Amino acid sequence: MSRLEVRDLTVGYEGGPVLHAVDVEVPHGELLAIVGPSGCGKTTLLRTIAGLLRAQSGEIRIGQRMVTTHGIHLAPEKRRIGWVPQDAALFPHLTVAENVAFGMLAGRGSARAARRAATSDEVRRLLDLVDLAPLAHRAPGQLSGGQAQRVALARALAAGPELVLLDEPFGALDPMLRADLRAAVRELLRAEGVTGILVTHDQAEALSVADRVAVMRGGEVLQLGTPEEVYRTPATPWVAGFVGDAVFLRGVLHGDEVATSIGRLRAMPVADAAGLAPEDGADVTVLVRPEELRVVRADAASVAGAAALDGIVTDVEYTGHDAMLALALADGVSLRARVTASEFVPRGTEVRVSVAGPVLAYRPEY
Ligand SMILES: Nc1ncnc2c1ncn2[C@@H]1O[C@H](COP(=O)(O)OP(=O)(O)OP(=O)(O)O)[C@@H](O)[C@H]1O
Repeated sequence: MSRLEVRDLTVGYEGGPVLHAVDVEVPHGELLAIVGPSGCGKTTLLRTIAGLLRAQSGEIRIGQRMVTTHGIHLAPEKRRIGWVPQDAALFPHLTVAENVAFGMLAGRGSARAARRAATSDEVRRLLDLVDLAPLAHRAPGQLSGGQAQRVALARALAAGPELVLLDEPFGALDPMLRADLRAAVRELLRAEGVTGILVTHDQAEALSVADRVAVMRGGEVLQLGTPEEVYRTPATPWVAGFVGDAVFLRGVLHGDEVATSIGRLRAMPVADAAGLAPEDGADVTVLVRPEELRVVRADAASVAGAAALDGIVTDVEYTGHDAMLALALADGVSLRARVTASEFVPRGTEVRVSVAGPVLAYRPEY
């Protein structure tokens, strides 16, 4: 079993610590996506797990093996980790099959050994897995970006790793290819029973492909949960805004309701990292997802249930399956609402706006 456990990991460069007491767990066979703003430490975390950087303190365990702990730093080539970089980084003087074979030799190989191993059943099996058997004899320079990334993935899997680290592997690809390749990666890791970590700048990609998502900021993991947990119950308003579109309102908590500029809404208070939930009567920051706003034409039947406000559609971003409406409410509040194609209303329409379902209420300083 190749579960990954990172405990209390602190890592830095000459300028000081970059990761601060990071905890991450990835159960065997799962794919964890790491998201966070540029410079938050995602690559530093991957490089430390791979053994390319030394930790200042903390532990890293892969399966049963402690690979990093006080006084222990297992060499990268002994960690049984596969690495898929952003640019594939294939050896230009080796063919596709030889590149994969080189991976199988786990860093101990030479170009000659790779050439010998290139005709092995295992290399053929891996090329079949990534759908590249017909291109086995091509040079890397004759591959498309997506094909090169598939070779890099096969090469990473070739040594039978316990863990595969993917650092922005789809970054340079166009959106269609990106979607295809991430589905292929997900399938392959599952089929091979390999645990994976994927660093991505694309929040939607993280939510759609991973079993769990870790959201990092400033060298800390703010939340690690299933895509649904991270999106539906974000740990902080910042996490909410980072993983998806969010509308924030000021409010005052009254029992299971919150009084806001768009009326009284059913509310669920969220505790902060110290376990403190907002108290009754306290000012709160209210999170509403744009798809939780209901928008109907003002001249249509009244909105059932919750209180509704009058407003006007000031702009429309149409995406086919849905649309984002910019709304100006009568009392000066601006909101963004996501509606499905069947609820679509054009710019300039007078509407009534209400909120479906309970909203989350956070302590405002959080
Ligand atoms: N070799 C290095 N020496 C000194 N500082 C470094 C080094 N590599 C990275 N850093 C710093 O460490 C911090 C984290 O960098 P890291 O590359 O881990 O971030 P990241 O989240 O992967 O960023 P990005 O999304 O832009 O790739 C940044 O402030 C960066 O400037």
